[in-house]
Amino acid sequence: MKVFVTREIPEIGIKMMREAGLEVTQWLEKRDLTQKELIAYCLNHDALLSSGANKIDKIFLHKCSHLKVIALLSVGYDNVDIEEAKKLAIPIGNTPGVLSGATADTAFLLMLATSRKAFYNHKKIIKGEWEFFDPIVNLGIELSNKTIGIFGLGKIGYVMAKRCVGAYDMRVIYHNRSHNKEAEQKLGAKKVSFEQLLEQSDVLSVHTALTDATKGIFNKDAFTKMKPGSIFINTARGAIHNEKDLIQALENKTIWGAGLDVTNPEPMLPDNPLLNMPNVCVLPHIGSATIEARTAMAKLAAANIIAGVRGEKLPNPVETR
Ligand SMILES: NC(=O)C1=CN([C@@H]2O[C@H](COP(=O)(O)OP(=O)(O)OC[C@H]3O[C@@H](n4cnc5c(N)ncnc54)[C@H](O)[C@@H]3O)[C@@H](O)[C@H]2O)C=CC1
Ligand SMILES: O=C(O)C(=O)CO
Repeated sequence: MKVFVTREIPEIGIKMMREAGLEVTQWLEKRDLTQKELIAYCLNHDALLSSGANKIDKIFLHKCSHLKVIALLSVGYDNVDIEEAKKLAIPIGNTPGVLSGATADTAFLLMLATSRKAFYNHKKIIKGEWEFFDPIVNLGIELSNKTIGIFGLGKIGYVMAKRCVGAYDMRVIYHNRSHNKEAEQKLGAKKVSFEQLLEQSDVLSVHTALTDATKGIFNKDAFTKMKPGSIFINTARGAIHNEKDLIQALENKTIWGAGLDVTNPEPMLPDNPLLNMPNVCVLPHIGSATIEARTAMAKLAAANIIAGVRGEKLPNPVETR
């Protein structure tokens, strides 16, 4: 059995698959494969371990319906047509849980950095523009006892909420499709409507999947309902916010600041106005980029591949909720 891997991944994953008797081919170039290239490789393989933004759409799935399993090196699966994969009986696996701490840390980092204009001031030092102490310049906002609003209180959202309570005694409100009993009991979190989340959050952090329901949900209308002193954080997917509306909301001071690990498109172009705003911090989608998380993700993905090629139930099948 042959597995195609679309990126260099932590060696442990490759080792596990080879020890299970699989022949592994890795794409080592530092660019995403085109769909044509991906299909061509997959036609000669039995399984696909996909990292990055490769579109696993209807066209791909029909051309590669022989695949015994597709394992994603991510928890997000918005690049995959899950319904079509189900119809074709191709099992799809992902890597939930093991990256929740790392991704929540990134959201927390962005929240804190944005609240103190950290990236902007760092850039000024590099440009030789160190500003002398001025009592009314460069003022940030403090987070203690403020309200953190979580949009999508699943695995990552829960860890972010926990960090915010532990570090700053923040009050937690959340909007989710269902109640999160653990967050309610342990963190005193309160489930609110989407409108209330917008109106009451001092920091609003996005942790849902990108779906038809969440695409562009943070638009002009939503930003207008947020507090003027609030911070918008997105570590989920860039298409959940409308970038033009976000820029306008920041320029008009409808909201105070924004921290983004995800943009639309990725990569963000260097002339994007967001990159020059004092109250904005942007990272290049490094949410899960820790040694620990990526190692665990490689292990989960490899375990999904091994089970899939053997015709066994995947240990971590994508669960659409
Ligand atoms: N920046 C990065 O590197 C990373 C980004 N992510 C993104 O974070 C997302 C969340 O990951 P997890 O917390 O593991 O997923 P999860 O499935 O545990 O949590 C998502 C939560 O959002 C809720 N939800 C979904 N649609 C909703 C809607 N329309 N309205 C309200 N709530 C809704 C779900 O009920 C669930 O509780 C992933 O889908 C992925 O896109 C994940 C890992 C790393
Ligand atoms: O897991 C995901 O969904 C990511 O975006 C990268 O880890």
